[in-house]
Amino acid sequence: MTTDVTHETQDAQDTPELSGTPTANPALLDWVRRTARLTQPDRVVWCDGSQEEFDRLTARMVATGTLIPLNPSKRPGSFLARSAPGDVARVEHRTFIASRRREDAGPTNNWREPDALREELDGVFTGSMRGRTMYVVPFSMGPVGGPLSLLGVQVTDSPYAVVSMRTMTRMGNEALAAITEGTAWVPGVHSVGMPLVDDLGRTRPDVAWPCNDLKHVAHFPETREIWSFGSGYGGNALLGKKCLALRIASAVAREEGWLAEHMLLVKVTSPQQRVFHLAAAFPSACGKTNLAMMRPALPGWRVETIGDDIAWMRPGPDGRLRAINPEAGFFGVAPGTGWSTNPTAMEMLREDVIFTNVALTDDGDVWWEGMTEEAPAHLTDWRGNPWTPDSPTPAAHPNARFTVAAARCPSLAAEFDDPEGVPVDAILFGGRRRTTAPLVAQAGDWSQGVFAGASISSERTAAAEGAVGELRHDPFAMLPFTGYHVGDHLSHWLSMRDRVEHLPAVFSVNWFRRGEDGRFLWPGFGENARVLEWICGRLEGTAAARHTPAGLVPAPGALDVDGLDVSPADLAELLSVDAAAWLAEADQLERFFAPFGAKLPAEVRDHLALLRYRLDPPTGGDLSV
Ligand SMILES: Nc1nc2c(ncn2[C@@H]2O[C@H](COP(=O)(O)OP(=O)(O)OP(=O)(O)O)[C@@H](O)[C@H]2O)c(=O)[nH]1
Ligand SMILES: O=C([O-])CC(=O)C(=O)O
Ligand SMILES: [Mn+2]
Repeated sequence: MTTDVTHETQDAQDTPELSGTPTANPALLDWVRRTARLTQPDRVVWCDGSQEEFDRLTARMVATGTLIPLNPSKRPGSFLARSAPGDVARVEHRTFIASRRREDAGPTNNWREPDALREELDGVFTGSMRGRTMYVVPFSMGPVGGPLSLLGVQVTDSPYAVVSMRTMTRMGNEALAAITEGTAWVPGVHSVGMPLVDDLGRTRPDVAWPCNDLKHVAHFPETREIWSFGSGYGGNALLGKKCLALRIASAVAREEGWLAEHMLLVKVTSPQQRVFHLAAAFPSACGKTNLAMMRPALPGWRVETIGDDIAWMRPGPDGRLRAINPEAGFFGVAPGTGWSTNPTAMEMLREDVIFTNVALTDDGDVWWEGMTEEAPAHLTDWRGNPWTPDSPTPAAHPNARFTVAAARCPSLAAEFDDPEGVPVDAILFGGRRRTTAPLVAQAGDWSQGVFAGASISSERTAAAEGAVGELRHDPFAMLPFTGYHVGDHLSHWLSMRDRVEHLPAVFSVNWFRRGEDGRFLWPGFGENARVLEWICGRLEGTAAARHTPAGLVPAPGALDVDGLDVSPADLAELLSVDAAAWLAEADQLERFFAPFGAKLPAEVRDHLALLRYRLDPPTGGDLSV
């Protein structure tokens, strides 16, 4: 706070953000002025979302080394960004939920007392934008003005965040025009936390990827505010995404009776032209983008993309749960995306893409593990070092990402822009499990479905800091994203029963089961259409099922495996529910639920008891309960 006085005086005399501002909203102007006073940027620029603005910013970032333009004859309109090596993923241990009462954040969030956190943030943000430009980025999550949409404004000193927000949200003048006096909007302050001028007025040169070792990703759900410091990485820096559309929106949704979830959204059309809308929650880097863009291996089936990461679902006037994708682009995992796994994404990535932390080919194109079967003989890796197939480290960072507009997606559904959303017929829950979880199982009813969502566990991926491969519980794939108590989240899911007349059916899926030799038992990707076919058959009442303690699985012969290279033994394993493994699962779940205390819904506890009963019935017990 040392230089506050000087800067306040300067600000009062010369308030650049007030001259020629494109809004007259006093609350917005006041917030921008206060933020500029705190962070002390050299200048304030209001973003309009235009192509000219995008071109200007990308040209500047090319000049400063933040972006490397790719060869226009290979990848037109596209760029490569290389982050600092320590700024490659979400930072869950530095992600905070500040609520007045600790129990409102719950045992799975890092709780902070709001006043104390505010004071801490005031300290770190003081002067944090010195020598930089503060961009004001108005945006809408969901179609501007739509009944399911929310407005936000991010200020940021990162031009990378600005151009990414333009791709990922409806950003610019139209959103700003909607933020009139009295309209609700979520403010978000973002700084990479590397001022170019220090307290003594000494300047230092900029770097290609400015960031700070100390990071804060802070949320105030009660006052609906976001403060993010120290990182330029997407999940931490594009505040419309995880911060607003999941952590803040989940808290808003709980208050208002809807759901903000970590889910893909697709329209599935059967060969008989029957249309189904599915939402699916899988943890980070567990297959949402791939399923959302799937090219079905079964003839006659069609999957069209509505969303790949976030779904907002509200009870509609028609008694259905209606969902939108609040985003306008895709921030997807690059490694593993190839012509054989996700050809739709490969087409989508032909032009106008910002790649982050992938490898660069010698002819100015990009490459990552899984793009082609064979790696090029020579590359520049994500850190900027020479790389050959003999190198001990991967060429692309495992959490390397692409940022691309939804409009580029060849499988985009016409309903993508529908402000009213689509009616959800089925919800899928899944995780990355080498054992235990069957390929697919249907929950008996909504209540058992909520238990299935609450029970998701998955092997950790590179999308967040931490040990990759370790199994962790991730209820509703929302562990890092629910802005309130995880137990209240379960109760809220149960309460949808009272708000939605025609609830979606609920299924659990697992594409990642492995044999003892370590290979995947299920081919996945386009072949997952076979599972979708069974799911749609269940919705229509035509597909046969068999009871297991973990739910209804395809009856023998009910899953179409025609022409598939899966042995009968592997198939049996994929659809098996092993009592010993599931009893161990039940024990783990009980331990995971213990800290929820009184917030664990009794119904969820009952389902756990019922699961054990079914797995290990007292003599004469009825397995088909
Ligand atoms: N074996 C197998 N791997 C899959 C399948 N679907 C996706 N994957 C792999 O899962 C990884 C990431 O999947 P994505 O679809 O990008 O993950 P996401 O859920 O959209 O992740 P976030 O963007 O982090 O929320 C990639 O390495 C894929 O190759 C599948 O059906 N089978
Ligand atoms: O936000 C990110 O960094 C990417 C993402 O979708 C996730 O981690 O689930
Ligand atoms: Mn995600």
